[in-house]
Amino acid sequence: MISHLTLNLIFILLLLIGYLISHYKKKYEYWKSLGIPYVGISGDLTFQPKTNRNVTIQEQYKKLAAHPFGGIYDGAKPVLLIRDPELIRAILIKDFSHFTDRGIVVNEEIDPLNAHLITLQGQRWRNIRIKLVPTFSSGKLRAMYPLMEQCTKVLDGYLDAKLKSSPELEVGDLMMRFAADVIGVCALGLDCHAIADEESEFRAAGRRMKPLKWKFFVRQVLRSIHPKIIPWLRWKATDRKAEDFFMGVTREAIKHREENQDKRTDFMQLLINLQHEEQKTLQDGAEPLFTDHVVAAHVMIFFLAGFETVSSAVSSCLYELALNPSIANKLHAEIERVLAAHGETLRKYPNTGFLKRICTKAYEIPNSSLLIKEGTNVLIPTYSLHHDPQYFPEPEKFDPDRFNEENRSNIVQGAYIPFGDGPRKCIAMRFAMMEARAALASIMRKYTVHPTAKTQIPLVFADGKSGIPRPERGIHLRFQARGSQCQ
Ligand code: HEM
Repeated sequence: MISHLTLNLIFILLLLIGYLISHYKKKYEYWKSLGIPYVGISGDLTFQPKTNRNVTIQEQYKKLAAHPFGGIYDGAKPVLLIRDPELIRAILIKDFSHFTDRGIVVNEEIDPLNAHLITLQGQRWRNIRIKLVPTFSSGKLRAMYPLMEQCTKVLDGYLDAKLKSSPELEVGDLMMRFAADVIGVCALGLDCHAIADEESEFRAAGRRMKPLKWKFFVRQVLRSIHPKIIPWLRWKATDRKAEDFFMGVTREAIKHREENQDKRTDFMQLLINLQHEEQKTLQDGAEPLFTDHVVAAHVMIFFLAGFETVSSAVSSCLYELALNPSIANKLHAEIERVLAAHGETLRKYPNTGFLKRICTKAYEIPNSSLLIKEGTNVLIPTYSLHHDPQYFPEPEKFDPDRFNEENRSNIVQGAYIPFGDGPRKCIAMRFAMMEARAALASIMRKYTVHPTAKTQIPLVFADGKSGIPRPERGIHLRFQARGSQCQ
């Protein structure tokens, strides 16, 4: 006999299943109800656990090939995928006032260090962005160059010593350590010793910040049932140990500078000065902008944004040069071509495979009858555009000539956006380009690089959800000193 309790449980379960079916049915009818082309539940970005997110977006991009934009779903959330470069430029630049935010929801009480430029919204983002832009002014970049060069010398010494024992190495991790040293010394005034010390605390903290696949999936599913479940569960998005580490580093740096009357001109000092100025002028009852948490959140995001992006750009470029010796030879002959090779690498392997915006003010799509409602998520598929043969013929071919002086002006505006565009584009674009080129020039001046038995061809990217290309098995290359015989 089935007990009363079991019957009640079955009844509750059936009710729950009934609720979920009608809840999801309604959600997945959103784009259909607006009468715009869409890819339904089968293409939901969250429920494609086996593939890299850039590849999944590219599949939806191809399915919507006949349209300038179309609807897709991400964990049952409707997202408008924009395909047309002209419309992309309108959203990012001309009509920015309708799309000022990325729509990333942060609970500052639970995740205080997640409140930074990438996630902040509206007027608070604007106020902080204006104050932080001077970090990468031309004068500051000039002052940073000698520090960056110092890091390339450490890299050079490390390679010399390392390659004596074996000519092969995994460049992805090494480049992350190089980028950690550069961002540490240039922006934060910290010696991370990440190249010299493979187990440096900074490198470890960076590793801890990568979200675990299963956690990301469960969060997306819970969010698709109800957006308030996660704040209600008080589930942190950032790793507590990494958070404590960055909070500690910030407090120590501030204390050290105050005790030693150390007045540098880097990003860390800019943050400290902003905090001091604000404390002096803050009116009674007014909310401060630069709290300790906001300062630490920016130390953390500059460190994280600074080390994985640049390292990926440099290691992917070295990978292509190892596979294309004729291009590498030309590059050696004319180091200026580093610029073109770097541009082409950012096309083939954009560090951020897609851009996000949220509609912050209702928007009528030009030349269409669609009115995007406030709160609609918008996705700009950088990776798909960079791999679309319409804009880049033979997109899988590594061809730096696309970016030489003659051809660069033929690139369709809005179809090449490795750093985003408009008022929310990468704040550190010029710094990142300078750093990647310094590292490439320093390595290619002395070495030629070759694939090894361990090199994965073509590169396969891990099942990342962030859009950052992380090669599944790293990038293994053999280094050969220029002028020496091939072994
Ligand atoms: C090759 C290196 C890099 C690439 C390709 C890259 C790319 C990007 C992209 C695509 C965005 C989004 C832009 C948009 O939504 O329109 C972005 C934003 C951002 N990046 Fe970078 N980035 C790089 C390096 C860096 C570095 C070195 C830092 C810090 C030192 C940094 C800090 C930021 C910040 C703070 C934002 C948010 C800007 C805002 O919303 O106001 N990035 N980056």
